[in-house]
Amino acid sequence: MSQPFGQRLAEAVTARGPLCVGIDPHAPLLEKWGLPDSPDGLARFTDAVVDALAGSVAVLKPQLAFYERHGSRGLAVLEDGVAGARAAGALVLLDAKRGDIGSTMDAYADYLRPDHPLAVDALTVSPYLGPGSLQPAVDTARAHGGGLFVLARTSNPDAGTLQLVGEPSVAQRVVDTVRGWNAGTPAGSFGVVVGATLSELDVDLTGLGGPVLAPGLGAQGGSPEDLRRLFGTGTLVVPTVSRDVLAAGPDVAALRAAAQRWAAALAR
Ligand SMILES: O=C(O)c1cc(=O)[nH]c(=O)n1[C@@H]1O[C@H](COP(=O)(O)O)[C@@H](O)[C@H]1O
Repeated sequence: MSQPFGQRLAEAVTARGPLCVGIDPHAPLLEKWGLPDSPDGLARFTDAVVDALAGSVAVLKPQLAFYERHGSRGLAVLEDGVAGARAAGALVLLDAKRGDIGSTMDAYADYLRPDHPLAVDALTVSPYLGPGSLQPAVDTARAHGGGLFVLARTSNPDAGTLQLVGEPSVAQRVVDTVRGWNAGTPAGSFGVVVGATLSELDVDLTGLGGPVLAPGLGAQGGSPEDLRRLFGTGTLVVPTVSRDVLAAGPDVAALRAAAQRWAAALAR
């Protein structure tokens, strides 16, 4: 088994900084890069991003939907991209946002097994079916040194209509569940997703014991100042940016420079 994901993430953040870059090959972005909206365009896009960033950023986060929409050839592109990114030293967080009853969740969690054709380091998951539904993924992650990021307080404007219901809120119950999974581990492998777009932090992350993935930067309006305001220090925050870095392509040097600008702004 590889080292626990929490430990590998902590080491990667120490060596490379906390920035995660999302690989989101939207059709308009492919067009802007002068690429066709096809598996070939997808492959050239993915190769350029991996080439530019896998040797320097801590985490790359491909969004599965953009590959699935090209069918089996799209998934083949993703397999190559993920293998290339991991070989270059980046951790790969597959943004799949999966969640289902336990027996099906077990199959989704197979992405964390080293012998999966699309083996990754960590997975985003949805808790909508209840905390117990995610237990097979927790078990697989523990067995194979993988990580999970559970949607808790997402970056989209109306997320609170579901996530803030109840006392404690649904989001807080998600955070409390994940805290329980991390209990007793030195660098927890289980994280939550909390958007950088929140006007205030309305969940208590105290003692979470694992990382926070913070999307919503750049294109969705969140800034490094928002991250500092929301999270302060003491929480391992992994800020993730997609469009605001990817728009700099297709030039590899320009992509690197865009990621470096974000890394520098986050370090201030
Ligand atoms: O889990 C995620 O990554 C995620 C959670 C969330 O609350 N909000 C959110 O935008 N995301 C993802 O983060 C990426 C955001 O992309 P940009 O807005 O272009 O930086 C997309 O792939 C979203 O699917």
